[in-house]
Amino acid sequence: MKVTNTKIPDVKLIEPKVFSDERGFFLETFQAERYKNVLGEDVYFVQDNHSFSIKGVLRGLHMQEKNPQGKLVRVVAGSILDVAVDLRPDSNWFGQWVSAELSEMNKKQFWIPPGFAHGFVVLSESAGFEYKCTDYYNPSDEIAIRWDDLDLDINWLISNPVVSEKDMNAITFKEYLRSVLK
Ligand SMILES: Cc1cn([C@H]2C[C@H](O)[C@@H](COP(=O)(O)OP(=O)(O)O[C@H]3O[C@@H](C)C(=O)[C@@H](O)[C@H]3O)O2)c(=O)[nH]c1=O
Repeated sequence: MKVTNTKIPDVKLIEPKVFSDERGFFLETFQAERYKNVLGEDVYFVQDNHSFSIKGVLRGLHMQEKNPQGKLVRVVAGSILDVAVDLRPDSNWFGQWVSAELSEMNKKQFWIPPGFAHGFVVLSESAGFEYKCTDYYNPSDEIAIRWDDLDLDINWLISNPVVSEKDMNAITFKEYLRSVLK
């Protein structure tokens, strides 16, 4: 597999080795021994998720504050733009974001360590999205930051996305900063 550091080096783009033949293809999407060299020794996944969304759906930006989740994400159908915003207080890249296009065709994975807000938008007619998490879902610990925050200024590639009510009522990055500085 090929691993590329993004501008925020702890966020990695992983291209698993794909074995294609006349039947179709095969790839390993996780293998503990090999992935520990990329993600770090202490990364341990406890939950797998799968969501399906139609074109223009944007989910995010989400993170759990006290029990942050590292996420190894991939697309099983269609294509999306995946975005990670660095909210690790001690990071040199605090407040910066990176993105990657993940698709059924390119089979890329994105590794987003704990401490990042995460979101994605569906670019194709629909998309199936699967991800492994290093901590359990805990809705009382979850915060949502506005996808269209002016300070973060994320290039989502599309305008007027379909968002959930929770994401419509998300806080701004400035409000988030005020809440952590309290
Ligand atoms: C995320 C999640 C949701 N749910 C339930 C709660 C709710 O009734 C329904 C839909 O939840 P949400 O609207 O929060 O789903 P969604 O907007 O897809 O939330 C996800 O967005 C992406 C960007 C992430 O990074 C994920 O960590 C997660 O926050 O599923 C679980 O039971 N377990 C989970 O782990």
